Amino acid sequence: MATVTENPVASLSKPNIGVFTDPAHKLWVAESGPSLESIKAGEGLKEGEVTVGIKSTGICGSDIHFWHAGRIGPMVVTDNHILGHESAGVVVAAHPSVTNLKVGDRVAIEPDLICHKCEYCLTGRYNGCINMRFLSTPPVDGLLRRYVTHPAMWCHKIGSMSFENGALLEPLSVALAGVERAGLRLGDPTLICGAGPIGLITLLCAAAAGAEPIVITDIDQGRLDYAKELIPRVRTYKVERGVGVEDAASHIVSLAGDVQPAIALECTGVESSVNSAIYSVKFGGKVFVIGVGKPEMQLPFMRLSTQEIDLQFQYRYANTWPRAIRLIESGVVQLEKLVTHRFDLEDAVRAFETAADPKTGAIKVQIQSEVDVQW
Ligand SMILES: NC(=O)c1ccc[n+]([C@@H]2O[C@H](COP(=O)([O-])OP(=O)(O)OC[C@H]3O[C@@H](n4cnc5c(N)ncnc54)[C@H](O)[C@@H]3O)[C@@H](O)[C@H]2O)c1
Ligand SMILES: OC[C@H](O)C(O)[C@@H](O)CO
Ligand SMILES: [Zn+2]
Ligand SMILES: [Zn+2]
Repeated sequence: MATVTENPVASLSKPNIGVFTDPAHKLWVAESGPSLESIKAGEGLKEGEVTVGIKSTGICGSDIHFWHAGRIGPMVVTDNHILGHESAGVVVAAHPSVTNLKVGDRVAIEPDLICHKCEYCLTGRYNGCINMRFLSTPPVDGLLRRYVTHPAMWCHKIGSMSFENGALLEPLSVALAGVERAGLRLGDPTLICGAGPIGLITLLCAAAAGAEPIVITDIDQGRLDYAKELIPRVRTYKVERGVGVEDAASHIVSLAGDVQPAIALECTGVESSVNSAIYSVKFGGKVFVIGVGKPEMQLPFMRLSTQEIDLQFQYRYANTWPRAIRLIESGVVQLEKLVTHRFDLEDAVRAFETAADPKTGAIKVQIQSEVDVQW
């Protein structure tokens, strides 16, 4: 039971630590900023900012990528770099100018810092901000720390929702942005390519939105079994090496009861998977790509042309948190089962090794930190 203190920050005792990687692909846990001393001294908070004690953070495939490959396309790890952008926690300090949050509020963090001035910020499509600083994308440090300072306007109140679910609002936002811009409607035959966390969350959203039939693909039978556990009515297709993209498309259509998908939500970014989706969808259908992949790919141009197939893309999200919170709070979308492994912040290296090793069967690995604020 929390006790009421006049100065909640005074109750904090644990040092700030974070999870770092570097250009040599090392991964380690060490002291990081802002320091406990500066938080306790009330230093470092700018107008509109709060300090959040992070309770749960999910590991995203991009975190593994920055660690193992040191880059995602043009985003390159050039220095010691803190990972993590799927977090929820509790407000431990607030600048006096902050009116929407107070110490003790449970929040999920939207991990983007935008300029509020460019065309995309001003028209609500702020994921296109030309001055975007996305947390965990180098050179901007991420959220895998015990304490983080962040603008209060990008900390969304989560009420009594678990911190684990709060941290899942970020990948849910990716899926929601995709399903919304893809224009998925009740009864749309739908293909989902890839049953990783993004594909599985997209599956949950598509099912909640009334897609039927739904086929999901993967190369990993374990992940397909997981999809079936989540949504028993989903039909699963295991992609086998050596099977051509047009044959894979025929199998997918036949699994759907000889109905061609109206929409394919592509969640792998793998060229052959994108192409199978293009060969699966019906005349006038849409292939909506959420996965990210190689800088250049070969696509069946004339299939796209003669079938009037729309090819569309999603990059992150905008304005999704309030909607995502409603979906979790109401139980319309239930994500708890996705968290297969949990580790303490101090043990983050093992968490990353688990997330990176397919043999562990991990879907979403989360890292939890202790924050001893009392209010
Ligand atoms: N657009 C965005 O804003 C955004 C945001 C987050 C993630 N992503 C991207 O979305 C993709 C999915 O993310 P994730 O976290 O689920 O990754 P993940 O790697 O865990 O999942 C990808 C899944 O695709 C499967 N797969 C690989 N090759 C396949 C093939 N040929 N056919 C079918 N399935 C295949 C894998 O077995 C795996 O289960 C990644 O490319 C990720 O970088 C994009
Ligand atoms: O969830 C958000 C994604 O992981 C990021 O866009 C990342 O892929 C690149 O910065
Ligand atoms: Zn991510
Ligand atoms: Zn902007």
